[in-house]
Amino acid sequence: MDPVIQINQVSKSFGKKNVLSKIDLSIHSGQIYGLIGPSGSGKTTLIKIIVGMDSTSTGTVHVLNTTMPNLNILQRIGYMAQSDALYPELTGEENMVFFASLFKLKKAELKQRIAYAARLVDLTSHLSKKVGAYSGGMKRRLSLAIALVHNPEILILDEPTVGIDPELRLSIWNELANLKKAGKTILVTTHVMDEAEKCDCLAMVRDGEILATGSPSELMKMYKVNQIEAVFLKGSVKSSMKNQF
Ligand SMILES: Nc1ncnc2c1ncn2[C@@H]1O[C@H](COP(=O)(O)OP(=O)(O)OP(=O)(O)O)[C@@H](O)[C@H]1O
Repeated sequence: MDPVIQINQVSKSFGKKNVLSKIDLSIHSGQIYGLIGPSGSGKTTLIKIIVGMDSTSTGTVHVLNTTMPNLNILQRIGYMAQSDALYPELTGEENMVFFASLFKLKKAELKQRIAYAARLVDLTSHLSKKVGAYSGGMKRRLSLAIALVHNPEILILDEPTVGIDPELRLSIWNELANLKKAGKTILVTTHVMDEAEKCDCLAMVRDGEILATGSPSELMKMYKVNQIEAVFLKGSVKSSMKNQF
């Protein structure tokens, strides 16, 4: 089966600054795929290119066999950005209705999807409050609910659990596992190592390059360590680890 997300030789520069260099990545249906790497390594830039919010300098991105950027494919992607883009003057529910209205949902389905997504992130009892009065964690949770509301086939989540307490984080990851079982493909960036361990496959990003890819256990074997945090730290050491593998 063709990969759901296929990235070929993608490079990106901002002015003279080279942020991504010749990235190749294949993400298959039903995978939870994690991007890990130090701050500033290029994870968000790569994600923005995948969803079509940014262009490549060179190289191509295909999502569901379609060259990106492509507006029609956005119907099939749930994207949660690193910073919340919400309307503070609207309530949580109004925000969800607004974003859901960008997609073709029937009224009954919309109601049911909003209820499901709000329940998932534990915001049901806060839906009638204005978002301006939400805490940072509540805003993250609402952004996640919005990414899910139109029942997309692909979820692309940029640090989805920042500012969310451990209990809710666990329940969100349990739900991501359920979504995966239901056949969804999930791409996630994280700095949280126990989340990285829950991914089927990880790509270690460093200085705009992919140092290594593999399952968490493959990466631990590759780096000869027994914790994924040690993989992350080894990958963060500024040396050309890439040459060693
Ligand atoms: N629009 C832009 N103009 C210029 N430089 C940019 C722009 N967007 C990102 N960068 C630079 O690209 C590099 C990669 O940034 P990016 O946000 O992709 O990293 P990241 O791995 O997602 O970091 P973090 O984990 O902190 O979110 C950084 O040096 C950043 O300053």
